[in-house]
Amino acid sequence: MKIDVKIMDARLAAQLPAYATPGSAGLDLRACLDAPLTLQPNAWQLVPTGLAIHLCDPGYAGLILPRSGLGHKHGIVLGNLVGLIDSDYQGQLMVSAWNRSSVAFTIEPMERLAQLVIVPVVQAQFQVVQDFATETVRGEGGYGSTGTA
Ligand SMILES: O=c1ccn([C@H]2C[C@H](O)[C@@H](COP(=O)(O)OP(=O)(O)OP(=O)(O)O)O2)c(=O)[nH]1
Ligand SMILES: [Mg+2]
Repeated sequence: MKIDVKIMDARLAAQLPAYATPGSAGLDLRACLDAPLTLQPNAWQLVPTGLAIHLCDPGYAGLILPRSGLGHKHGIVLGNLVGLIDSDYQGQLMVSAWNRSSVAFTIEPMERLAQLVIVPVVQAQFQVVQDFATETVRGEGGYGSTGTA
């Protein structure tokens, strides 16, 4: 699949967006900062990535996810938990970097901060009904209704 991308930070010209390995699902997004950014415990800040994409087709969306290493080892995750990129969004991809740890963390300029995954999406058409056409085994049961073992 081909996606139009705008490079909004000259430093990315040497590091064009590319998947790290042939099997990578996520494309690493870099922190396009002018200077190191220290996030105090529980602080968060919007970080530009230097990239804008236009997915164009409503059958796709982008998800911005944390990088596992940063999240697990340093508590650097996302202020919005997951970023959703609409197919009609044409602005710069932004990462809400949140330090959920109890230790300050410094993000270095151009460090890989988060990752972008392109996923298929179904835009459903909703039809209002009084009752669903078929009754399922689960029915209205949820939230542990199948037991704990
Ligand atoms: O981590 C993120 C999340 C969103 N966006 C951009 C792309 C997305 O298409 C747009 C709007 O995001 P969303 O719909 O999640 O936010 P909202 O608060 O509902 O804003 P809006 O009223 O603009 O839809 O912001 C990012 O750059 N990074
Ligand atoms: Mg929205």
